[in-house]
Amino acid sequence: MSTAETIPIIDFEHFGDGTSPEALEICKKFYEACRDVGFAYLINTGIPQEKVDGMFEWLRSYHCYLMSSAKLFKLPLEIKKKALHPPEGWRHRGYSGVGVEQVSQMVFDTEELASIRKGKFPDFKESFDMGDETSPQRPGLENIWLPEEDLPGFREFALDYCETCRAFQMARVLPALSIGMGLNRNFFDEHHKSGENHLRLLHYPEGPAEAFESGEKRRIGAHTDFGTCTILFQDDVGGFEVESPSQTGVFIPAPPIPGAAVLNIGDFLMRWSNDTLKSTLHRVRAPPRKTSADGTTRERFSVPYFIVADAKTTVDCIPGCWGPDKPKKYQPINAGEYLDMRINAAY
Ligand SMILES: O=C(O)CCC(=O)C(=O)O
Ligand SMILES: [Fe+2]
Repeated sequence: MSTAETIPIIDFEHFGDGTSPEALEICKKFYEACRDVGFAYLINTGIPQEKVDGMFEWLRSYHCYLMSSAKLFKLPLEIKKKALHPPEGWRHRGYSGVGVEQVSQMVFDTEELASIRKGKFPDFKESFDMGDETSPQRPGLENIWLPEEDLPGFREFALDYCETCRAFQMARVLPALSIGMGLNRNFFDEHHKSGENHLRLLHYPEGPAEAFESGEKRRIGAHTDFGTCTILFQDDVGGFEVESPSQTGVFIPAPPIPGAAVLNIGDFLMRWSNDTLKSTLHRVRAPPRKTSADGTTRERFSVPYFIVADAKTTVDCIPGCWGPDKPKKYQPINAGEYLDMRINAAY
């Protein structure tokens, strides 16, 4: 099965306010993709391409014939460390250097986590994590910024980018999911009031191709996302893979499509829907070596925006998703506690 058949492309252009017959068709297709694959490419999201391109510009160095300036990940380590991520995993804000974080999938035992870290090389990536500041931040989750003079304008740009993604979430993503599931279009709104979403800026440095091929280095291990759903933009390097809907343990490429975001369902929607919607495993590998390559795997940048339910929310099976012939598969959980538990396991 080719990727094009496996991960549907959903066009939001004619979504409008979500009430027209065309909009209802979009909701239906979106829902089916989330149910059958857990992933969809989204086009015409309304997130301006200049903002997405601008976000990537902030991550790399900038060169033109008159000047060259270091952007976020190209700054010297001592500067990046001025915004260092706190030692507690759940306080997921600020800069984490290469090798600090190791993503795992539902392993919470301290000894087992330590042996995963010992046995394998941690994810070969560095990241900068931040949240929306339009509503009060959860104590302990306040943003950690670089001093303005070290990257002037970055904070303002990144916060505006978050707001743009949040507007897409509230106007289109959550209504389309609710309508597709046969719920009131505002069903999920009350659980996403405080905007505790999380923007993650990721840099996977370059390295010798053999190190990636032998498994000595890896980019990000297979995992599901913890929250409601994720909107991801990736650069043109490739390497992103999604577990096949029909074959457990088999991963298929989800290559970048210019202008498209990748949306995936996270654990909250899987639990809310009693497994009707899929929180699918995904990972990032080094892209296949090109014949002309000089033995170096290109660096890669990506920007996931995690839509998460408010920390106080109880995530429990939605009425209609369970009954005598379909018992509840999951116990109710507190959203904040679940997120903290999963993120703590990565640090
Ligand atoms: O880098 C990517 O493209 C995906 C990252 C990812 O899956 C994550 O951070 O949860
Ligand atoms: Fe992910």
